Amino acid sequence: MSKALYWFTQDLRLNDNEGVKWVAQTHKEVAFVYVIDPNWFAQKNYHHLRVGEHRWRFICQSLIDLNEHLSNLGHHLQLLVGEPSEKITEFVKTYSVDTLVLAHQFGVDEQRAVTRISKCNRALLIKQFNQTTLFDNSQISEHDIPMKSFSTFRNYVEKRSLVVPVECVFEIEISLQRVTPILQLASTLLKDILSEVNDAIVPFGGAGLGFITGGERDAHNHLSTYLASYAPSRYKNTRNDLEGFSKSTKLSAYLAIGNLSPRQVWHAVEDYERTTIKNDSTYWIKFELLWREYFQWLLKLKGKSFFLFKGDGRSKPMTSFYSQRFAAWCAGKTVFPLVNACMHQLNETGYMSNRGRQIVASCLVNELSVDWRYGAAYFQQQLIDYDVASNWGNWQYIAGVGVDPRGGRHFNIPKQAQLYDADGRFVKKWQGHCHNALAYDGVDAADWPLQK
Ligand SMILES: Cc1cc2nc3c(=O)[nH]c(=O)nc-3n(C[C@H](O)[C@H](O)[C@H](O)COP(=O)(O)OP(=O)(O)OC[C@H]3O[C@@H](n4cnc5c(N)ncnc54)[C@H](O)[C@@H]3O)c2cc1C
Repeated sequence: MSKALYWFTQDLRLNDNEGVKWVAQTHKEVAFVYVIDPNWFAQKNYHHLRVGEHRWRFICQSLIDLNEHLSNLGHHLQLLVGEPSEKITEFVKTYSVDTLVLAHQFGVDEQRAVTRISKCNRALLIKQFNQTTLFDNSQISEHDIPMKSFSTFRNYVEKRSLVVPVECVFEIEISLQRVTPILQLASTLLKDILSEVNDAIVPFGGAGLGFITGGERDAHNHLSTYLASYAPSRYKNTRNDLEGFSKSTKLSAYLAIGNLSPRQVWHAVEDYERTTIKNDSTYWIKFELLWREYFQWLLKLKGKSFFLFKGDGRSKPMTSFYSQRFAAWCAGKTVFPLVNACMHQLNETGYMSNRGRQIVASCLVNELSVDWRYGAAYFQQQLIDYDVASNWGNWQYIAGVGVDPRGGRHFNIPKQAQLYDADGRFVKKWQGHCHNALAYDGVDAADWPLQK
């Protein structure tokens, strides 16, 4: 085989990247590309963007870092802008590429794009590698793991001692020297294209607070700093706190974009257990990685129903779309100070703690009776760590439309405030007390706006 195209998607890294290793071992020439789809920035997802400002900043940082890494090895990252299947097909035809390599992605749109590419390029070999999950396709299908609930999944994995494959190790430098770039481009081109994209199609100017920086290097720095501390040994007691950088791992954004693989994190935690301390907290970090894993495979299994109003349920939830309630929730102007504070934190930083996410999601569905999909879409736009499986899976779980037979989750907001913000410091910091909070309904029974 001669010419390969490596399409980076949710695996913006070179280490623990089986696809890159395989290309380097099997091909003579390679091009590395990333596709920016202008549709990300159109308000087509329940009136929201698919990629918002926090995540876009994080993606750009990751692309620049990856390009620098590749440039040091005699290659570069090329940006294509347009509908992904069209852009990849065009590239394949223009440069007579025989093999397309990418990470296996479980999102419905992502799978459709690969199917379209395959239909348009019958002779093209498409190789996909499991590098966004802990387990391989073969492990999951061979064991036929039960997915009825997270507990059945976790029990199966733990009882059968399913082994998380070791990191894929290879000498990146030596491997990439064996292959030549299909195209020679200036390494500065990537930054030029990013700034053109920013001018032409990105609808926001600001970049939000730099809560963390994207890129493989920063991801490894963050992981090793975290694991050099005692924070992991206290994780179980602190992970639900609403605020505090070391209270939880803060690895989600790196995992979502693939600056780190879940396998790297899993094995790093096991190293910590061997060398520093092994306790309930270190187990619990792996437990949470299994939650992530569960949602990934559940999305693969469920496909489109992951996004349906009634999900897996028999009947539709008793919620609807109330524009004013939803707008108040998004802007953090509800009558619930704790919810407002969490939403202000999300809007400003792109991050919210897991407990915060559960509380605001429960509020939208249970207190405000709003269709959960609008909340999921707003999170998709705002979260720096948006991940299709974790986001839509958690929302389904809280709305009670997922596979879990126990129904939804309703959080008692005053009780949560008492438990997690007894001194009111979090609400004060994020200005949760809202003097112009919108009442539940801005319309009367006949749908006419209420006069103030
Ligand atoms: C409504 C809702 C939406 C969410 N949307 C996302 C999302 O888009 N992307 C995302 O990565 N997480 C999402 N989560 C899960 C969770 O809130 C975040 O992963 C977590 O808060 C990230 O912070 P951390 O890295 O410090 O997590 P930690 O507590 O340190 O957990 C370690 C890792 O485990 C994984 N993880 C932890 N909790 C969960 C969970 N409940 N479900 C799936 N994976 C988990 C994450 O990869 C995380 O980085 C959502 C949760 C809720 C309730």
